[in-house]
Formats: sequence, structure tokens, C-alpha cells
Amino acid sequence: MANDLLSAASAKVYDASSIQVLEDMEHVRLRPGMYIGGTDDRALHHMVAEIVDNAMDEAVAGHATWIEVEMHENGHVSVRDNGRGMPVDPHPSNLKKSTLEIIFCTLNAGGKFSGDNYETSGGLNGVGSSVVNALSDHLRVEVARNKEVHAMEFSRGVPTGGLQKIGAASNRRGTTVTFHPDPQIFGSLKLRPARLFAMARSKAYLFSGVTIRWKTAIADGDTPLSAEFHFAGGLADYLSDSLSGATTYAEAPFSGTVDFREKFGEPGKVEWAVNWTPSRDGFIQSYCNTVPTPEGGTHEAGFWAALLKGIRAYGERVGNRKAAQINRDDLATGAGALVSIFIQGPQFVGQTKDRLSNENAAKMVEGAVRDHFDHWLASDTKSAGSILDFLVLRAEERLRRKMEKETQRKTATKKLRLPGKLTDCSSKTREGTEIFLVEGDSAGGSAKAARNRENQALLPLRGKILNVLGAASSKLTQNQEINDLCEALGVRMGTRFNVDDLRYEKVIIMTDADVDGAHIASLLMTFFFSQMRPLIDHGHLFLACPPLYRLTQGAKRLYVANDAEKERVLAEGLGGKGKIDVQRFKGLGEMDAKDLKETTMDPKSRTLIRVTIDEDVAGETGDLVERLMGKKPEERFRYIQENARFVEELDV
Ligand SMILES: Nc1ncnc2c1ncn2[C@@H]1O[C@H](COP(=O)(O)OP(=O)(O)OP(=O)(O)O)[C@@H](O)[C@H]1O
Ligand SMILES: [Mg+2]
Ligand SMILES: [Mg+2]
Repeated sequence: MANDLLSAASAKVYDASSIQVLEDMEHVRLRPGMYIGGTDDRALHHMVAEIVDNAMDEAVAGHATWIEVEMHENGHVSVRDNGRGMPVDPHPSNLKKSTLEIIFCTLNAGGKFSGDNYETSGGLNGVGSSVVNALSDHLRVEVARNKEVHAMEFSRGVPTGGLQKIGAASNRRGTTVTFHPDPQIFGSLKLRPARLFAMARSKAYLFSGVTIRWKTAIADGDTPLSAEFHFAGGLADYLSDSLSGATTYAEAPFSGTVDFREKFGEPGKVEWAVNWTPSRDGFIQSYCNTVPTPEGGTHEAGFWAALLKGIRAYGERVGNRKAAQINRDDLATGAGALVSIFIQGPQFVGQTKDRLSNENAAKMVEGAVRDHFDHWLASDTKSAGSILDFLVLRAEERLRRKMEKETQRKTATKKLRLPGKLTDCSSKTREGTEIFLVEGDSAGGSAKAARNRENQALLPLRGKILNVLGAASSKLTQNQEINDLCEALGVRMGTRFNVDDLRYEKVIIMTDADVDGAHIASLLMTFFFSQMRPLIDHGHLFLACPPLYRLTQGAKRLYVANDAEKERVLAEGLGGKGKIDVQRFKGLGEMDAKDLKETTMDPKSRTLIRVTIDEDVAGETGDLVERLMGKKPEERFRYIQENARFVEELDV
């Protein structure tokens, strides 16, 4: 595809000024994921969203009153508005080029970096138009402005002709962008009218000052072939529409709008609508400057905070003490909510703008909504009462479920005395459970945070276990550490050992990756061999493999188990940039929970060694401990690598 760009460009004059354009457009085509989040169906439809967002920005800024979205027979889509029209005059940065060409062929060229042209815009990076252009095999823009109509066309980010004056426009003004997503990028994926229709409609709900017209030449289920949207009722209408037919606790949704300038002296506003319903799962749709934020962010956080504090305070006021138990989940899982904010300088995570991150948005939304909510609850006591009852019920249900879970676990284990230092897992059955025997208390801390509490239990073992493992079995029974180990495993030693009593499916010895660690591991294996032999025979004993080194090179990170591995990687490189940073883990306790989890505990990425018994050794007689702990104890056991794979991850 790079070659295509090169040959298309070589037809034009190739001078120094062409370089920037070529690089920008080529980069977008090489890495579409960075700009539109991938090349899948969602990314494909996001192309249209970028262009519609630009038209919406023009409308929200007060310059356009209508937007038209049209799906053509040939798979092209047009977005038309009656805004100011994109500027067409030569651009100050390069007088040989029209501003139109700069907008469509240069990244980070836009009019929304300052609040001068657009106060609260969804656009901010000056990237959208050029990205859509780079990823379209054909794009045509038509601008009516200053009584003239200009047009320009592009293919894969490169102009296929100059800016052309194609006629006079009496009073007409505005921008029309028509484009076709490039099959070289999106393969056989096709734009779906139903999805575009829904997008067009939701935009109209988000800004009551615009009329959106919809047209499609391609039929798609029961999607109308043409429609016109104008919603004076804004989000409250939208919510009633989404919840139509469902039972709701409030007679009319709690909805409103607050102008940030009036309340906080800052540009922007928030609009919201929420109701509670038992008949479907909770949902929230949030937007910033009409751009949907499916992953939420600070505006959603502020919204829930206001409602939570409000409902708890209301509960207290009416003497319902249980209201204090309501949490955000109770509130959200039974709610249908819409939140739309307009702010200056929005900060999103990623170009597809999935999550809002402006800190002050949380404060402003919370402040704005809270007052209104208190007022609304106080003035509509009927709705307030049924919402409060509903939420208290949900909280109680949640607490009851939690308690049931705990007591079930207790009764399941009630005949067992469990040692206090055991961190048990919550699973009721043995299947799939694991207990990590961890060296030292410090490692226990990160292991606790790293484990999966559902099926991974932890038992820290102190260093003094060393002293008793070599001792006679009569001494073993008197030792607290050993008793704790037996109690945790649910078994007894020697002839009284019964493998069926074992409380976990895997017993995993997790010691430091150093000599001491290996020694402790050998001692424990010897203990199991001499006192609980069937545990090994049935394949329940394992060794964890914590890494010895962490190697970092730029964004690449690799954990390795030994010196040889480290040397190999140092010689070959990690594929990242710059110098390789080597960190040696002296002990498990030095690793943070995340590292410990990734490298050693998480079944998805760890390496585990199953311990089995070498038949030759088992056949011999004599002092087992001495023989096993002789010169080369490790060699007496055969280790089977269960999962020989270290994590290689790319931090992006
Ligand atoms: N329909 C339109 N009407 C008027 N001007 C427009 C229109 N569409 C785009 N523009 C101008 O072109 C500029 C570049 O648009 P582009 O979509 O590339 O970036 P952006 O909207 O500023 O930011 P983002 O990358 O977040 O979309 C805009 O900032 C705006 O000044
Ligand atoms: Mg834009
Ligand atoms: Mg641009």
C-alpha cells in the first residue's frame, strides 16, 4: 500500500513540501488502529462519525442548523451541513495549498485547538478529516462559501486534482463530504445503513438546535429510507424512547440541564435524563460534545456520585437507615441513564474518544446534578419513595447474596480447623483450586494481591520450617508450621494421609528463584515425598517458576528464568528501542503484585512444573531424606513443564 501512495504521489511535482503530506497519510494507512481504533466494523463506522462530528461541531457552535447524512447506492456516504463551509483560501503555512487540502491531507491541522472558532467541540486533534481521507479510496469535498462553490477530490489521502471552482452559490453555504471507505483497508466490510441511522438519530437527541435528515438508497431491515429528526425535548425524549414499554419507578425521568457558565463561570453545559426500571439491565450512554463515550469517564463518575450522595442523603432525611447501604452498583444496574456534556478542551483516551478524562468534568457534573436531584427528590416524593425502596431492596439483595456465599463456604469447611495465616480461596469445590506455599511473609503480601481469590489460596511458610523438615517424624507432629500445613491441606501425615481429603487440586511450592529458594523447595518436596507420597503420585504437587530477571527495552518487557536465558536475550535484543535494562529479582517479595501475577501465578501466562518421582529413586531403600538431600537433590525428581511460556508483553 505504501507503493500505491508513492506512485500516486510521483505523478505530481515531488518537492520538499510534499514530504510531510506523504508521511502523514502513509502513516495513517500503515497504522489505522492508532487513528480509528482498528480496521473492523466499528472502525469503519467511526469514519462516518468523524465527518458527522465535524458537522455537529459546526451546528453546536451555532453556525449550522441542519445536517444531512446520505447513504448512496454505490456504498459512498455523504455528510452535508449548512455551516460556514471549510475555508478554501491559500493556507498561510504553505501559500501554494488551499486550506481545504491542508485539512484533508495534514494531521493535526484544525480550527479547534483554541476556543476561538468552536467553544465546545467534539473535534480537537485536527486529525479526523485527514484520517477519513487517508482511509478512503475516493473522497470529494464541496464547499459553498462567499457565494462560490469549490470542490476537490482525493484518493487514499492524495489529491487527484486541484481545488476547482465549480459554480456560484447564491445564499447557499456549507460543506459536503462524500467518501467511500477503502476496501484495501476494510476488506469486504460494508457500511450498514441501520447503524448510520441510529448514529444520525442520536446526534439529533443530543443537540436540540439541529435538524438531521437521513436518506439511504440501500435498504437495511426496517431502517427508514428517509427521515428527519429534530428533538426539542432532548435527552428526556431520548430516554423515554429507549425505555418505552418498560415499567419505571419515576413517573417522569429525572432530567435537566445546567449551564456551566451560569453555575461555574466556565463554558459548557450538562444535560441528563435517568429513570429506574426493574424490567431491563441498567445502561448508561454518555457523550461529550456529542461524541459518544462508551467507556464512560469523568462525566459519568460525577453523575453517579451526585445521584449516590443524593439518594443516601434523602434516605437519611426520611428516616430510612438502610439507604446508607446503597452503593453505586445498586444505583447503576437498575438505571437507564443518559448524560451529555459540553465542555471546552475535552480530553479523551484515544482518537476514537471512548473515554473522557477531564478531571474538572467530574466536579462540574456532580455539582450541577446534585442540587437538581435533591430538589427533584424533595418535590416528587412519590417517585422518590419508590426509587428509594427499589434501591434499598437491591442493596439488601446484594448483601444477602454476599452473606450466603460466606456462610456456605463456612459450613462446607466447618469440620476443619484452618490455620489463621491461611488465605483461603472462595471456591466450594476442590476442582480447579490451588494453594501456593509461599516462602516468607513479605512475598505473601504481593501474592495476596496477585491471586485470584476464587480459586487460589495462600499459605506463607516461615524460614524455620527448614529446621524441622529434616527431623524425625515424631518431631514433625509437634511443629506448628507443619501442623498448619497439614490443616490447610486438610490431610494428615504418613500412613494416615488420604489423598481424597486434599482440599486443593494443585499444591504449588512458590519460593524465590535463588539458591535458598531452591533449597526450601527441595526440603518441601522431600517432606511431601516422605510423608504424603500419594500427593505426588497423583500429580498434585507443583513448583512455581518465578523469573530471575526482568529485561526492559523501550516498551518491550520480558521476564526470564535464569542467567543463560538472560544472556541470550541480551545478545539477541528484545525488539524494542534503546538500551536493555536488567532488573534482578532477589526475592518474590520484591516483585509487585502485577509482576508476580503475570509471571508466576496467572495460569494464562505462568510456567508451572509438575513434580513426579523418578522410579529409580523410589525403588531404593535407606534413609530417603539423606539420599534426596544428598549432593544433587534436584536430579532425583523429574520435573514436567506444564506450561513453558514466559510472558512477553508490549506496553502500549
Ligand atoms: N463541516 C465543517 N464545516 C466547517 N469547518 C470544518 C468542517 N469539518 C472540518 N472543519 C474544519 O477542519 C478542521 C479539521 O477537521 P478535523 O476533523 O480534521 O479535525 P478536528 O475536528 O479539529 O479534530 P478531530 O481530529 O478531533 O476531529 C476543523 O478543526 C474545522 O476547522
Ligand atoms: Mg473532527
Ligand atoms: Mg486534519
